[in-house]
Amino acid sequence: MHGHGRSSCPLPENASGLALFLDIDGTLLDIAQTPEAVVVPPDLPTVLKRLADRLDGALALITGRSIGTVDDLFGLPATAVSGLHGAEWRGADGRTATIATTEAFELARSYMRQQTADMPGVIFEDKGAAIAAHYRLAPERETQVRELMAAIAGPVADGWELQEGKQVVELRPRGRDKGDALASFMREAPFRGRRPVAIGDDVTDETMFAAANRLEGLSVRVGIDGRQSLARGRMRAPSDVRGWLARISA
Ligand SMILES: O=P(O)(O)OC[C@H]1O[C@H](O[C@H]2O[C@H](CO)[C@@H](O)[C@H](O)[C@H]2O)[C@H](O)[C@@H](O)[C@@H]1O
Ligand SMILES: [Mg+2]
Repeated sequence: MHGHGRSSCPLPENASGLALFLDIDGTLLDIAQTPEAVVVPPDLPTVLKRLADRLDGALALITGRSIGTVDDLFGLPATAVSGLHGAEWRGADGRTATIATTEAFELARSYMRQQTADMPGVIFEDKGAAIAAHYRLAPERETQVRELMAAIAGPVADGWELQEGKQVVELRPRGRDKGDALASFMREAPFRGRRPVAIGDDVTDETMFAAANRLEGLSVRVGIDGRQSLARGRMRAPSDVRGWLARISA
């Protein structure tokens, strides 16, 4: 990896031959106090679109958000996406795969919605086939949130599992992770034959880093908190990622 002396960016300054796999929260977007408070910089969708065009479509967003929310945020319905940490899928050709919920999951969702309504500061996020309980605004409730989520996970354990994140506990579909999503994209045009670059910030991105490493690609973790990671490079903050994307898209 090299940075051409312009910054500490551990990535090439030319997009040629790359396939990009980009996490959203904490990577493309700065972390905000709530899921709905994130700010998409006005030029970011244009940069992503220009870059996807330059890469013949070999750019995918791989996120814990649902695909519907990704489209609401970025307005790029032709872009490849994997949502819900690898469970949902939209290929570069527009094919989609979604997850059907079960009665047990629906019960768990409404129970958690009710419980969090009485927990000031705890934000309940309904993502369709996944739910999240955020305690960023009420850190004193972390234990309570963890215990509740663990309790509701039991009855739906066949198809869903708990997922740790940044001041959040999620119940998300079991079976496919972000690494599986990256590997699936890489088996298909327009990704096949390119060098994967995975950029993420959180524990859920570790499988994506491992997959990129296995395919002799590049893996970069955003954040300099010293946490162990399989990523082979580091970037300081989402603004650095956005700066790099803007440069290689120009
Ligand atoms: O895989 P990602 O694209 O990084 O998504 C991971 C989760 O991100 C969101 O939660 C996180 O970001 C919020 C906004 O900055 C923040 O308020 C929250 O504390 C973070 O945990 C999103 O709400 C989740 O659904 C995603 O799974
Ligand atoms: Mg993230």
